Amino acid sequence: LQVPVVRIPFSAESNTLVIFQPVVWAALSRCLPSIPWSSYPDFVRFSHRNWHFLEKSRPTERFGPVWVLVSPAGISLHVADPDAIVEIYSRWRAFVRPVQKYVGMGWNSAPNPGDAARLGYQTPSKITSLEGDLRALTFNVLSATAFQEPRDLKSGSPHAAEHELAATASYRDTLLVVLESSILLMLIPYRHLTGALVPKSLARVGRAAASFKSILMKVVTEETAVLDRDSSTSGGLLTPLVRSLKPLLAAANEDVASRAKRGGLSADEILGNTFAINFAGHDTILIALSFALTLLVANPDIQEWLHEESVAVAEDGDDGWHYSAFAKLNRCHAVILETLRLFAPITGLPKIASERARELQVGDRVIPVPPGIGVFPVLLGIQTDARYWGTDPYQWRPSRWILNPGTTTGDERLLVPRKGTFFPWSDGPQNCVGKKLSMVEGVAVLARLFHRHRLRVERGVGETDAQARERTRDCADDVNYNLLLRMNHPERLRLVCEKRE
Ligand code: HEM
Repeated sequence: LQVPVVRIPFSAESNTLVIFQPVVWAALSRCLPSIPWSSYPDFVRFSHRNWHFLEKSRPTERFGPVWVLVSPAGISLHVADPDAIVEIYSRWRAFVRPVQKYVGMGWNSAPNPGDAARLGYQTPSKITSLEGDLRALTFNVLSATAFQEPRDLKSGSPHAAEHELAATASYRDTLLVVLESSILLMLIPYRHLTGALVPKSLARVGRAAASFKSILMKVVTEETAVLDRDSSTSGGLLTPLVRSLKPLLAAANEDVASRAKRGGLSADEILGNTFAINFAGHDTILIALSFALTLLVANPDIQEWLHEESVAVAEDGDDGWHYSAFAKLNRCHAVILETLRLFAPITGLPKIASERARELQVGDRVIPVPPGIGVFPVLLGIQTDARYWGTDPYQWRPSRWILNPGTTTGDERLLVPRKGTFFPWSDGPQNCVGKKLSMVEGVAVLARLFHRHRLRVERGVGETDAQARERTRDCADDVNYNLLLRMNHPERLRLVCEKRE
């Protein structure tokens, strides 16, 4: 290929490495605490599961915009050139996903900013677990917007109020168990989680999945009836899935092969999709918000900056938040975007070259691409490249996203980065279907939270405010990649949410 080559003795995906690596690295950093990351040899550094975060744009500086990583798992072309990355994402039939993923879905609904933030901190309080609170918040948003409650569980139904409340609570409990156990349910079909010999905790998951399926079938029947009357109904995230199921219901006796050919979905496949949506859409936004709030705690001046904007945008108090506010909250956008630039929850977006790939243009070179090799747009590498992000690309500085920074927030505009230099939701036709939802949710939470509140970290014994903030910043930087980029010890921070006077 005539490009720089880095060889590593293990594949980063190897199960042994996944299990032993954290232990080995913890032991290494205890025994050799003063050895800087950059002095380890390449074969050690690039074997680390989290090398994307630890290396940032350094591999591009050392090897150029295209280089190869060779491991026992295969050869992977790493690309850090914006135009080449745009080409990889747009030629999605040539550069395909390495695993058979979930079916693509339409997406056209987004929550009202108020809906999301109403679920946030109501009163000044100590936050025992930021992640726990954010999990509750993101679950509520997802269940309220994506998995809408069945019609007869909503208020206004002819059922008695008490029965209605109980039914709604059980629907939400069921959904919570199903969503929380989505990985388990992807591995073990729920049918195998019943029976006398199954441990209680697993049987609970099996029961919840079975009950969720029957609720789902009810929704499907109702949605199908509504779609029959009015096909323009937008509904929640399930509606596109139901649309896909509709022809299937019409041809109930059709065999599996011809159904697959036509592209319809079975109820089990829809159930599978709901797990995929949770996996793709729940933890990602939770992680993004968790990093954003932690970084805001470390930077109280940026909390003030957000507060200024939120006061300017809020028209008439707490109840005056409408979807139209979303476009005006540039600083809130900036905080989410800047967080995703440095702490993208998904740092690895690998593709495999198909027969159609053959070659890739990188700058003025044409690189031959043999079928079967991995092709890896280096997300964090390019999102921290000084050529596109200025002289302080490793620094979390939301104001870099604001054009015309002024005294009045109304004059500010949001930066649109050059194509191929910012893609935390991936790019091209196969990008994330939840991009808009996650932006609306993130912006809504920030605007509502900092409108009336401040967040701070509790000081440790003998610690100054500045030291406590530095500890907070270090906590955000202490991360690892376990399916997604996560903080290692978020529980070490005790946060306090205070109401402004
Ligand atoms: C900050 C938040 C989020 C980030 C950074 C993110 C990022 C991503 C990325 C990188 C992909 C992979 C695309 C590919 O394979 O090329 C993806 C796919 C996906 N995301 Fe998100 N996502 C976020 C939030 C959400 C939300 C809120 C939802 C839904 C409620 C969602 C649903 C999905 C789904 C269903 C897919 C698979 C799309 C397909 O297969 O066509 N994501 N996301």
